[in-house]
Amino acid sequence: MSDRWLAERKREHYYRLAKKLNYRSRASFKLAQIDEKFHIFREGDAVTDLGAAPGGWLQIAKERVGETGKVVGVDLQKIEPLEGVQTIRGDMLKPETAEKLKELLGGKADVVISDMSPNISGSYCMDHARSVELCTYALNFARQVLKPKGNLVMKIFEGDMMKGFLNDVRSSFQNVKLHSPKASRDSSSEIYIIAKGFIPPKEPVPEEEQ
Ligand SMILES: C[S@@+](CC[C@H](N)C(=O)[O-])C[C@H]1O[C@@H](n2cnc3c(N)ncnc32)[C@H](O)[C@@H]1O
Repeated sequence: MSDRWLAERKREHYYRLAKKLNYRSRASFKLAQIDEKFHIFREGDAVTDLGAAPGGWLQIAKERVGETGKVVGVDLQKIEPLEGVQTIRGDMLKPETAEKLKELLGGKADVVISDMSPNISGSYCMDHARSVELCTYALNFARQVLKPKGNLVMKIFEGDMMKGFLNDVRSSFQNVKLHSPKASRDSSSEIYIIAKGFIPPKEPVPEEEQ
C-alpha cells in the first residue's frame, strides 16, 4: 500500500464522517482532536476563529463553549449562517477587518484559533512564507484580544522561517507545542501551533513611579 493510497483513504474516511455528523468540513476533526489532547476550550469561553469558512471549526468551538460561550469568525469567503455564531466577511491582513472583528467580539477572548491558508501556489517556499505571514497577523491579533492565560491555535506550513516565528510565539505564551492531528493528511506540510497561557505585555511603568 502506497502512502498516497493511505492518505486518500484517510481523506475519504473523514469526508464521509463529516457528512454523517453534519460537520461543514473534514477540518472539524482536526480541531476536535487538538482539543481532546490539549484542552483548548472551556464552557463559557469567548472564541475568535480566523479563516473560518465553511465553518467546521466554528461548529466544534460552539459545541465546546456551549450556550454561555461566544463564537465569532471571519473569512475572505462568505460563511453560511450557523446558529449561535456570528461571522463577518473580510481580509484579516486589513486593519479594518481586525477592528470589525473586535467589535463583534465585544470584549476579550479566551481562545483565538486560526486555520487560515494561503492559496496553494505549488512553490513550497512561497506557500511557507505566505502561511507565516498569515500566522504573524493571527499572533498580533491574539496579542490584542486575548485575556491573560488565553490560548491560541494556528495552522502553519512548515519551512525554514518556522524557528524564528516559534520564538516569537514563545515570547507571549507559557507553553508552546507543535502538533499534527490524526485527521491531517500525512503528505501535507501543515502543522498546528498550540500556544497556551497568554502572557500579556507588561504595562509601561509611569515615570513618577520609576
Ligand atoms: C482550510 S480553510 C479553513 C477551514 C475551516 N477551519 C473549517 O473548519 O471549515 C482556510 C480558510 O482561510 C481563509 N483565509 C485565507 N487568507 C485569509 C485572510 N487573509 N483573511 C481571512 N481569511 C483568510 C480562506 O478563505 C479559507 O476559507
